[in-house]
Amino acid sequence: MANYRDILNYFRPYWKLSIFSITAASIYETLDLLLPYVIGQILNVLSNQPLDKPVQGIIFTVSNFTNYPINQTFSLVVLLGLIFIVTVIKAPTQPWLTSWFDWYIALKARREKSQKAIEKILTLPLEFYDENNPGRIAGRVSRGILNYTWGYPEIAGQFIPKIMRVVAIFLFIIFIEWRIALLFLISFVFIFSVIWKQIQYLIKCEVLVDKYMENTESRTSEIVTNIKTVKAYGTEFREIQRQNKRLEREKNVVIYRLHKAYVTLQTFQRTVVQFSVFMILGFTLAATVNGKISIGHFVVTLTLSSMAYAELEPISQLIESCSRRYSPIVRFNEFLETPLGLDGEGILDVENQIESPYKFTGKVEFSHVSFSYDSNRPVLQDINFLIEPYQTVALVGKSGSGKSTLIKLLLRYFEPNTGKILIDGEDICSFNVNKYRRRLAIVHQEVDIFNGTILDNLKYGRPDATFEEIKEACRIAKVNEVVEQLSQGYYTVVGERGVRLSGGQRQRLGIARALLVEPDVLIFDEATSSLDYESERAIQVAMHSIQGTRTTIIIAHRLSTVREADKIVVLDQGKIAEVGSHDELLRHEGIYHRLHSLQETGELIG
Ligand SMILES: Nc1ncnc2c1ncn2[C@@H]1O[C@H](COP(=O)(O)OP(=O)(O)OP(=O)(O)O)[C@@H](O)[C@H]1O
Repeated sequence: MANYRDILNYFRPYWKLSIFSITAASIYETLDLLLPYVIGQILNVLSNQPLDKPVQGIIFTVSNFTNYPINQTFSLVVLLGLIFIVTVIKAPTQPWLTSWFDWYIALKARREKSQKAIEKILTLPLEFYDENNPGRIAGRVSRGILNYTWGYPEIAGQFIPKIMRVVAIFLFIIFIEWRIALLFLISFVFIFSVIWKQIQYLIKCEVLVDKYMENTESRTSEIVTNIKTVKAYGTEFREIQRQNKRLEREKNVVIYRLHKAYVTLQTFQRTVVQFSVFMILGFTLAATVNGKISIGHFVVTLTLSSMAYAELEPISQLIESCSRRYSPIVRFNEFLETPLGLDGEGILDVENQIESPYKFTGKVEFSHVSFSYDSNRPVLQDINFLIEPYQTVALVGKSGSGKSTLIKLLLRYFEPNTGKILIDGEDICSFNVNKYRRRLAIVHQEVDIFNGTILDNLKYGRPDATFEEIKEACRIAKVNEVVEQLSQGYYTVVGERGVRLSGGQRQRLGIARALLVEPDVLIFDEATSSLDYESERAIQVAMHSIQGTRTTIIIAHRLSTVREADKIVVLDQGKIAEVGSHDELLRHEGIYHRLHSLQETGELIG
């Protein structure tokens, strides 16, 4: 669980600059106090009351320096000069020495945090994305970064300097009359202790609200992703009701717990502040009447203490704001601390990005491989089979028999519990995962299309591919004609803001994209029943032309695709039930034969 220390770490790379800007801001805040003080001294000059020793010292020094005799006018001119220094000269320098640095640090840190978030998104294991939907992740990241960015100027540029100002006021008042300072101190300690207690409660509420908000966002994102299903089932109204319930729950916590607590806090604060100011007025007046302090000090004490109490509200608002920011920041830090998967380490190392030195013949062997996602239920048990280089092997079996899991192991998304997977005789775990994966290519059932031109999408795995190579890959994948018929050909924009492609077209584009990286092992997760006959046929022809050029593994849902495979591996409940060619397995009259008969009569196996 992330905590305050993780948040403080945010300042670490910039601690020197931070200390500089915080000190500068604190000095400027304190300089403001000189104005009422000097005005108090002016009143003393005008009412012929003695000036404070430090002020007398300044006037004396200036008099010596300029050779002017000290009189009322001279004293007033020196005091006016002091006011000029603390007001007019301070004004143009303050923003550069304070807020410029605050934002400089905040914006630099935002960039760094954003980069960390992107790195995390790219290196987290696939299973993380099975458990967390995009809306939840995006919401957590964006709120975390936003609160980090805005939090710094609030703390460094406002909160700490304001606290320093209050401390300086307290010291000023001690200098004038310690008993008034004591009263001032007691009231502040009392007010702050109540604020602190209330803030603890507010933080708890904020954490709850943040969690509720994340749940709502997550469902909204799911609705957007699954909108076709929502519409097809006509569940729009139910979804609205469900989201309304969530929003209502959120609102109730926000209004009746959070907002109420904030308003209660304000009510308390204002009442106690007014009472304290009144008490200070009474004490100061009594001290003046008794001749303990001058009229100038009476005005200064009253003005300074009003200034201090006036800071209370912004300070507590800043505490409130920081408490609001705390939860999203903590949740963002937790996201950044999510452990990487087995494959996460070194994914972003620069040396792994150079052209992969691996080159396999494509001999793949599964040797006594067993695997389970959780310890209770074995998903694959003692899998043994060999794929010779350039062979085409089909994985067949009922849904849930473990075909995709086998491929996930080959791609090293997970590691076998026991046994090994070998490529060209070497355990795949001995390779650098990044470079290893780049020798394999997979065409999923749902081919991801990025927003951009068809050309961009084709070149995704190999940006330096020549146009000729791209056209050739498209020709083999039987997608060249489709592309050429589009008005802008290869430069047609597809994806979110472009032309929509059919499932079959996307799959063929996916095959061309995979071919372009010239993989040693090509994996093809065949689409189930979503393709029309023509697309299916085109894909089969494409597959046929690839056959024999590289090791190819097909997760087959339609047995028509696997007829020509060199080897068919039939999985049943995580075990290999049969291995052989199409004809051999038909003769065997086992599971494959039964699945084949079912498909002949129009039923699917997937
Ligand atoms: N990420 C996961 N966590 C836990 N269990 C999983 C996970 N992925 C799959 N399984 C389980 O493992 C078993 C095998 O699933 P797998 O996806 O490998 O089967 P499949 O043969 O590819 O099925 P299909 O043809 O429907 O895609 C199933 O029982 C499934 O519920």
